[in-house]
Amino acid sequence: MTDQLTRAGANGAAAPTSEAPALELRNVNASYGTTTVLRDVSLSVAPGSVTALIGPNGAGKTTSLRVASGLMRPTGGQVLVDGVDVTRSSAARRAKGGMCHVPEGRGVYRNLTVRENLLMQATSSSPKETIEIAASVFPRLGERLTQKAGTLSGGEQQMLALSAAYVANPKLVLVDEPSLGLAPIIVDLVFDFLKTLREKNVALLLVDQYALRTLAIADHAYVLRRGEIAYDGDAAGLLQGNMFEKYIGEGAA
Ligand SMILES: Nc1ncnc2c1ncn2[C@@H]1O[C@H](COP(=O)(O)OP(=O)(O)OP(=O)(O)O)[C@@H](O)[C@H]1O
Repeated sequence: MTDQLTRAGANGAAAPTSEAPALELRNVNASYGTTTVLRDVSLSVAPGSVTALIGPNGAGKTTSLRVASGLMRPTGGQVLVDGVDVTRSSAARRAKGGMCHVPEGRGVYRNLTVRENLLMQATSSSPKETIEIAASVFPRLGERLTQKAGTLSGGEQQMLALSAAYVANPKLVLVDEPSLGLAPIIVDLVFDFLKTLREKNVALLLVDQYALRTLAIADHAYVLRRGEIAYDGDAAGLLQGNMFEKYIGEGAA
């Protein structure tokens, strides 16, 4: 990650090592008011790997991503990026350090054009390069550069939100329900994009309702139930025997 996070290490936290996970939640607790929704959650994402976070509605998946990206402070435990404790770092600082959180619900600036949205997301100083990169992964965006993001279809807005995970050149990407509410053909595009990220060796923590498709591209998986980790193991392990039915349920396929 950038020198900002490295400096956090120099401020007393453990020094980063090349062996360290790209992301680690260590014994995290989180609450909304007096309601505790995460209990002693520990998970990690290895560098360049895809980790699935699966669980029923209300299990705490979105909350886990919000804690990871700094949008929410845990009431206990730690968040580490590349082995550096960032629990007290702001979301903006974590983003500058190479973390990209694509939240549920299409995080785009509706009154800005597609081009303006892309340039806001980008780290490249070359607008031409940014636009070319985005258009290469989502050609449809390249055809709509001057259109206001708020007037894009739901699928196009999701493509625009996801393109941040590419043009910002992050090392670590957290994606929350990217296929929610999309037509099947657009869901295919979304998963193709996630596979592209995987090929780029980005560390990816993925929450998605399509458990089977999510597990198919994941190396490691966690199942959250009522705010606690119920499964921690190989993604492939959840597809063996009756493991899927046991941990996820047939209806979630
Ligand atoms: N802002 C909030 N205030 C109070 N409770 C909240 C808030 N956001 C979430 N919760 C509660 O926290 C619990 C975990 O929610 P979270 O959104 O993290 O679950 P999830 O696994 O992502 O669910 P889903 O699959 O339905 O999106 C739920 O019981 C939810 O009602």
